[in-house]
Amino acid sequence: MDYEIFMEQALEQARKAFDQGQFPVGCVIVQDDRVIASGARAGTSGDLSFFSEIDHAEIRALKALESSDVRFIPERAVLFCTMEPCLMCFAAIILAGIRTVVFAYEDVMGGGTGLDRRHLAPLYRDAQITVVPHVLRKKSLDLFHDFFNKDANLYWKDSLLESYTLDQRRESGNKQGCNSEIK
Ligand SMILES: Nc1ccnc(=O)[nH]1
Repeated sequence: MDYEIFMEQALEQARKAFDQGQFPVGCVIVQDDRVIASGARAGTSGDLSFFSEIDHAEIRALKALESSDVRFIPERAVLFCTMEPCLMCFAAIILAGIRTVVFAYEDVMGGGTGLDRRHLAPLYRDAQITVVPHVLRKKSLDLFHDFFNKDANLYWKDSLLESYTLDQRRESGNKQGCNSEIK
């Protein structure tokens, strides 16, 4: 499977979120080389005093499976997300029975995929799940950089994620100066 083709489609969802002032995360669920559900982050725009921590792109894509015209067969599905899934989403993905997760940009502040699952209940502990990081990472990083650079966007402003993202962009800018192969 060509991971970059499907990650591009997840990035389209992330751009859709970005254009609406939302935290720029997008997700697609692929089965047998075809996108059967997608989701874009919601609940984070403007100066809401309350941001939704339920409306993550991954949860919205999992929800969208309900109205997909393709029958969902989890063992044949791959989930693509432009940011590493958080704990909530990683648990939901495991519960859904999906066995492969591909993401673009690591979530150093709230990522859930590095969790040591050995002490969790059997359903989580025994899940066989493969995580593929950093597919089209730079494209996703650039979107987060642009998000944090806009004064109107308040979600996770002045956070570890913001400072890490601005740092990473500076670093990748430097690297690109001497290595044109970096994406
Ligand atoms: N992985 C994610 C982090 C934050 N928000 C999302 O929708 N997804």
